[in-house]
Amino acid sequence: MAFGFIKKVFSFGKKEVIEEKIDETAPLPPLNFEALKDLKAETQPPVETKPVEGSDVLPPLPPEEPAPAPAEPEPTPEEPAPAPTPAIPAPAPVEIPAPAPGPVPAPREIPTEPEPEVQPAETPEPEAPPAPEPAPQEVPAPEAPEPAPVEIPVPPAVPEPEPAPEEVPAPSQPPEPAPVEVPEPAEPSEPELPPAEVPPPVRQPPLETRPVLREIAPEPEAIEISEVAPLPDLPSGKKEADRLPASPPSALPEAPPSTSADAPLAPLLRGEGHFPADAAEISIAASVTPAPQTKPAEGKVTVSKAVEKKAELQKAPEPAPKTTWFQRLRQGLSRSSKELSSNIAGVFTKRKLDEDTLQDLEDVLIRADLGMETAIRITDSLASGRYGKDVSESEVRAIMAQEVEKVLGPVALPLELDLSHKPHVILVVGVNGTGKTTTIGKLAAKLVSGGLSVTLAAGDTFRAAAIEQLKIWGERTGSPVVASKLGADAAGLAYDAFEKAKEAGSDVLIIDTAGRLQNRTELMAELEKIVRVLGKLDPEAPHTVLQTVDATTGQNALNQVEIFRNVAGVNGLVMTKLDGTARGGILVAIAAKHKLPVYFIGVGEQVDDLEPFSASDFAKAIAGVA
Ligand SMILES: Nc1nc2c(ncn2[C@@H]2O[C@H](COP(=O)(O)OP(=O)(O)OP(=O)(O)O)[C@@H](O)[C@H]2O)c(=O)[nH]1
Repeated sequence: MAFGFIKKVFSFGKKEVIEEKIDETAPLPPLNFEALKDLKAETQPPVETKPVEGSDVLPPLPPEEPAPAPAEPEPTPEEPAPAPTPAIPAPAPVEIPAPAPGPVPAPREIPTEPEPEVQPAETPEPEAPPAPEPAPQEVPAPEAPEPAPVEIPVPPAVPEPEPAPEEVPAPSQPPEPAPVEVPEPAEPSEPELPPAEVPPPVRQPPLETRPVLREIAPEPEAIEISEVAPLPDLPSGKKEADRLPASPPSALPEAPPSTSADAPLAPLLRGEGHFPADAAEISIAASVTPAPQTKPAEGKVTVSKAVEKKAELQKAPEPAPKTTWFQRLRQGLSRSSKELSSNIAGVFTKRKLDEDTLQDLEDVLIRADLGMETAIRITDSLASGRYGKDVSESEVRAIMAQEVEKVLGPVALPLELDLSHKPHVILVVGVNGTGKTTTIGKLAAKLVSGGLSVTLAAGDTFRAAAIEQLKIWGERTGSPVVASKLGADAAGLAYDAFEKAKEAGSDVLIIDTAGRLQNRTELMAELEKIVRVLGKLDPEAPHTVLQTVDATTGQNALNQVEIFRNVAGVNGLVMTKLDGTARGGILVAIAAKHKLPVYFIGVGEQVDDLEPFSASDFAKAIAGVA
């Protein structure tokens, strides 16, 4: 009976009914016996309408009164009967009771959600004997519909469910008997929550905040510092320092004395200055701290050789411009001049100027590669007016310088370009390794720096390295380079380059050629072909044929110029490698014999080591005259 009644009550879904019954029963007892007897015989209609509920309830209530109290606990014992229900509902009931009692609903629901998913996989759980225990929990399941709608609001706590996954271990425990589960609903929520809230993690971040401030500092430096600094509202007549220390100083002063790295934070923690300013200091301190360490390192560096070299290099460029090329020329020709001077001194030591002396001097000058013609000029000049007199070495060198300058003067000409030709074609020829490609690079740099547009043609199709070398010069000077495959026809390349330079509107086209010995007839024939091909595009092309002459070559250079002049029509010379030769006198001999313009001299391998030829400077340098 009681069960049926209870079920009805639950079916109505009102627990309050039970309580009302209890109150009504109390007063009824005194009236029952007598009234009942009368009432049974007489009429039932009396205002029993009130007990309408009691009509059904009254009779059973007296005996069932004790039941209401245990009613709540009853569900658990009674439910074992429906236990056969699947284990699945079991989790649900666990959730339901839990949310009702405590505000902790969130954690409870969470386990339920994961459980349904886990169930299929954890099917073994239902197999476990604990099933009977979950059954009692199922009893509340019928109640679930009631609380469920009420608890629905609980979901708002859903944000917390995430920690639930951590609680998953709890569901894993369910395989254990119910006793374990019973405490779980109440406790699990609590123990699980603390781990989720994990106070330690909360405290840890503050520890990390220090480094964070450092990292943040550099960013706000530029932006926030400048912007925030002006923002603070200045008190009427007080300084900024007065405003800030007020609040923070008490709580934060302890931090500053931490570490050197925290040092920059000290003022901020003290409340001195404004935050952004401190942020800037922090970043600066971070960058500066290593600096002091580098300073001592610099001190060590000064001791090292590398630094000394750097210091020299830094100072070098300044004096270089004025003395560079001439000093290098003098240094380069110093071997020539010293040898020459020594020999001259040997001739004139304590000797008067006579025929033998003049002959010895002539031999010295010839050995210096100045050539017979120049040697005779010098001796003739010396003999005139000094014959039979004592002559000093310095006098001899001075006269030599004068005569050499006279020989070189006519050939020391500047390179002239006829820009009416578009482009002005410069063909560079010479023996292998005399400095053709290097001279082209130097010249291109000079022309480009002068505002002229230059196109380069890699006509040395015999050497891949030569092509690459010219491309490098092209990159350095910003000049386009026309090149072809290795072994290609040099004349064809020159033709193509000429056309491309025309199309590009270049002011100057400089064509490199393969080095060749003057005795290689086939190669010299190819050089002739190049000149012919260029002439097809412009009868006057090539407008300039430069021959590079290695100053270290000696007398063979005279023959080289002779051959190339005849084959390629050389009309200008560049004397290279004058920065290190004892045979610089050959230039005088070449000039005296061929009378070809000497446009430039090479005094080094660098781009700026191409200097216009100066007869006076060269003559003084080779004669050793200051
Ligand atoms: N010291 C010194 N070296 C130079 C000078 N001119 C060129 N050289 C060097 O001489 C070497 C040959 O120079 P290149 O320009 O390749 O000579 P090249 O005539 O083009 O040689 P090939 O392509 O073989 O015909 C390189 O190592 C240059 O650096 C100079 O004026 N002074």
